[in-house]
Amino acid sequence: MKKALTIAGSDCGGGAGIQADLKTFQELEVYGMSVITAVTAQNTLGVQGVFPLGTEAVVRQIDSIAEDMGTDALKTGMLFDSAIIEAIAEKIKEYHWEKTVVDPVMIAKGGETLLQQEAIHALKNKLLPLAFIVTPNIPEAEELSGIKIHHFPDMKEAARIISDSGVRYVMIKGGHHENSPVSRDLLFDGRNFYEYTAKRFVTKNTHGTGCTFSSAITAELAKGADVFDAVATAKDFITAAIEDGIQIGNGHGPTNHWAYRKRSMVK
Ligand SMILES: Nc1ncnc2c1ncn2[C@@H]1O[C@H](COP(=O)(O)OP(=O)(O)OP(=O)(O)O)[C@@H](O)[C@H]1O
Ligand SMILES: Cc1ncc(COP(=O)(O)O)c(N)n1
Repeated sequence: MKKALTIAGSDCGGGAGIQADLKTFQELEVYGMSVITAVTAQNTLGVQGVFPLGTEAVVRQIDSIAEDMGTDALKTGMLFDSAIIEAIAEKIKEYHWEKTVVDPVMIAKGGETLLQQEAIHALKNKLLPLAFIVTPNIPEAEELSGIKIHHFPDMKEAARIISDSGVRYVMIKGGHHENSPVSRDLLFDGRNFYEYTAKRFVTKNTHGTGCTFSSAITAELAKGADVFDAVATAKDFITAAIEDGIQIGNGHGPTNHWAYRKRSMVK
């Protein structure tokens, strides 16, 4: 069985972070492993507390996995600060991990900080040069590129700038374009642009969409898919999960990780 690793924060509410990643790995039939960078107290209403674990705890978890089990692909999510990012970058180099998906998680839906401002430099200069693909949403792409994104052509310009960091593929997610009838994502391979478009659903149950999307890409890469097929499957997976979103809690409910497999069983 192929293996996938997530290095991210814990969301006790189960909709985002490590919990969303492991559910996605399971649904896409890869063996899931996790390295926790921070514990959050969180629910559908927002983030009530952030408790980082520190670099030693992160490094020891990575070593435990690498020295025994290894992984076929990995993703990073909430990394909290530059010390954790630098430690992870060293380990990715040491273990020659090539299929690294970086979801540059910065701010939660409710506006709470999940990545310290001082860490953005390390993310760009230490982690992105080692990454296979980076999956920013629009505000994250603005932060990484230094330009404002108002329209689709701006996404292309941002992708070009981010690509200069050395990352192989840049996938900018269009989920934050709320007045559009479609959710239109853009992949850039350093030369050409590829669009992934699906229906956009009007729903407040979108907690964990970014985490789920990047872990679906990771699972498919672990199984040997090329980047284009991995992104296409991840897009189908997240679209189904949003369409069948779950009404749990009083705020932004989670997506439904079971929806994609349920549909393929019905077909
Ligand atoms: N309402 C929606 N309907 C359909 N697809 C959506 C919707 N919102 C987001 N998506 C898709 O979900 C995926 C994740 O994108 P999004 O921009 O939401 O990530 P994110 O901002 O990192 O997540 P979050 O907003 O939860 O932090 C993308 O493929 C995006 O196009
Ligand atoms: C621990 C943790 N990690 C990431 C997110 C962002 O979630 P999303 O997938 O919605 O961008 C979150 N809210 N909590």
